[in-house]
This record gives sequence, structure tokens and C-alpha cells, in this order.
Amino acid sequence: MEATTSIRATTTRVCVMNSTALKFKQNYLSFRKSVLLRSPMDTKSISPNSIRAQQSTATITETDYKNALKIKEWEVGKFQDELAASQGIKIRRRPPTGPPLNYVGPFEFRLANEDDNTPRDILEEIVWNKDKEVSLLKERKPLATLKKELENAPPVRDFLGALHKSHLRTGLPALIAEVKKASPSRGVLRKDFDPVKIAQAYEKGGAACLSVLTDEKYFQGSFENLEKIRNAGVKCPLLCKEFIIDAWQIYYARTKGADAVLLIAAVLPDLDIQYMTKICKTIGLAALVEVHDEKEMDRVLGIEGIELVGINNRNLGTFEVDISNTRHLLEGERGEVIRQKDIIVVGESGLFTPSDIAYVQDAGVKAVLVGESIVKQDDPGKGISGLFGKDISP
Ligand SMILES: O=C(O)c1ccccc1NCC(=O)[C@H](O)[C@H](O)COP(=O)(O)O
Repeated sequence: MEATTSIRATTTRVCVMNSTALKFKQNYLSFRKSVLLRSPMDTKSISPNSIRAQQSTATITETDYKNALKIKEWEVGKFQDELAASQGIKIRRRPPTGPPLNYVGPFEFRLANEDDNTPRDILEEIVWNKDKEVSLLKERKPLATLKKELENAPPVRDFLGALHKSHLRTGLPALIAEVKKASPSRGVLRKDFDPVKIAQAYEKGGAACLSVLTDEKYFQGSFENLEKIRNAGVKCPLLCKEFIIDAWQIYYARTKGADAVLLIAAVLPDLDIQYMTKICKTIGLAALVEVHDEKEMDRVLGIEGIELVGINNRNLGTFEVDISNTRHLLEGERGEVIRQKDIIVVGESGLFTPSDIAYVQDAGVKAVLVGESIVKQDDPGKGISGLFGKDISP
């Protein structure tokens, strides 16, 4: 009962905060509509009125349009960070910079934070890097082009269905086996890395689904790996393990053969999770929404339509791993809400032994996401038997 109250109290607090954040939310939405959903090159569609207000002459040049666009983009960034911070999200979308030249916006924004613009932790560094990467990719391939490519994407497979089926078959948590060459916390995990061979070994060893890291800079992964695994005829549905900050990436993942994507609550505000989950449903993808602490779990449980929640035992900022995190977040009323909503919970990271698997299963997970302990084995398929303490191959 106490826990119910605590969850309700959290929700109420969030609502109260939201009334303050409402202004941001409305502005954010209207900016999204007016700027973000347009191609960055489409400068002609900015209302000349907004520019007139900022200049004394009536002549509007191409440069004026571009400057106005820069200002709006900068303001959107500020709104995004403010909104995220109001939900307890520490990760900022990009490094803090002062406002563009000649900025005449709200006073509080003119006092832009010129503070230290080194990332606060590795997750923030990854996000800042991803933001640059995605901007470039979007310029090369705008959303409209990408959406057309969806028609040629391989058919989507049922990620959730595969987890259910495997759990019923083995009576153990279904395995999402990760194709992971390296990581910021562990460096290179496997030198002779052949993504297709590893994926095939996982499938043979009884994995229900696979997770394929696509980030190049920090994990030495790639979309090419995802595509290769898909084209090699591996039947396990594929999770695109990426740091998603923009809906564009979801469509991109689908064109490369993904059946599911990862949405990280430490990075994405509620509104983004809601919006991105809807996009996933529209194009048939499953969304694995990842949380690490109580606050993130409560936020995610408050969002309609979430079917798959991952509890990461690794703190992505500090790399600390503690598998009791899974148990902790499933205790009491949170676990009750999860059962009522019929959400599948995935225990993620730091799982090495049959007793680790038993521990998280006992805590209530129906699936586990495992990388390091199996990818490092000579035969990653046999590594699965070692992890579960028995052969779970189909
Ligand atoms: O693994 C990292 O070092 C890492 C660092 C920063 C952000 C994410 C990171 N990993 C993503 C994951 O959570 C894991 O790849 C996944 O859960 C599997 O974990 P493990 O079984 O411990 O390899």
C-alpha cells in the first residue's frame, strides 16, 4: 500500500511540475512543428513575419532566413534540455553554447549557460556525438526519402512473440543475445569478431532474439552488421542497439532490417518516448524502453502503451554494475503495476552464471539481455548453455 502511495505521489509531483513545464512543452511542440519537422534546408518556409520582428529593414535575405533558423534550432535545444531536466534527466542533448549572434529571445535564454562544455559522463558524450552523426545522416537522407525506402525493407518479425514463445518453451527467461564487439567499460571483448557467425551460433544455442550494436565510435558496431545478420537468414528477431535521440533513427533502423529498437529513459523525455513508441507501433517495431532507477521506472510506467521494459543493471554514466538493481525496481507496487499492465521485463547487463539468471528470474523478469559473458566464449552458442546451466537449444 505504501508503495502505491509512493508511485501515486510521484505521478502527482510530475503533474505539478508539468504545469510549470507546460509552457515549455507547448513551445517545444510548436517549434517541433514549425522547424524540426521541416528539412533543415527548407529555409524559405520560415514565416517572414518572425524575421521582420528582428530586423529594421524590410528586405529579407537568404542569410536572414538562415540566421532565423539557427536561432529557432538553438531555442528548441534549450526547450528540450529544460523539459528533460524537469523530468530528472541529467543528459543534455548537445554541449551548452551561448545563443546565436543577435539573439533577442526571452531574457532567461539570453543568459545562456556558458558553463563547462565537456560532457558530464560517458552517456552524455555518446549522446552529443550521436547528435552530430544523426544531423549529418539526415542531411544526406531526409526523412521523406527514408520513408520511401521502408517499402523495400525486409518484413518485420514479432520480437515480443519470440520472447513469449521461448519463455514458454524453456521455462527460463528468454535470451536476447548481444552481438557486441567492444564497449566503453570493457574495451574490445572479442578480436576475431564475425557478427554473422556469432549471430548464427546464438540462434543455434537457443537465443530468442538478438541485440546488434550499431554504434561505431564507442562499441565498434555498425548498421552493416545488422544488415548482414538479417540477410544471412538468421530467424531470431533483431533489436537495433543504438542511442536513439531522433525519430529519424527509428525509420533508419527499420530500413536496415531491425525488428525492435531501444529507447533509453535516461536520455529521452516522456514526450519523446511516447511519440517514438507510437512511431514504432505504426511501422511494426517493438520498443524496448530501458530504465536504470526508480524515477525512470515510474516515468515509464506512467506512459501509455509500453509493452517491453528493460532494467539495466549497469549505470551507463559510471559503468557500475549491480544485478540487485533488477530486483529492487521490481519490488512492491512497481512489480504489481507491471503485472497488471502485462509488461515484459528484461534484465540487462552483468549476467554471467546460472545463479545470476535464477536471481533475476526470481525477481520477476521474463527475458534477459546478455552480451559480455557469452560473446567472449570460443563458441558463443555453447556459452549460452554455460550461462543457463543447461542446453536450451530448440
Ligand atoms: O557496456 C557498456 O560499457 C556501456 C557503456 C555506456 C552505455 C551503454 C553500455 N552498454 C550497453 C548495455 O547496456 C549492454 O551492452 C547490455 O546490457 C549487455 O550487457 P553485458 O551483458 O554486461 O555485456
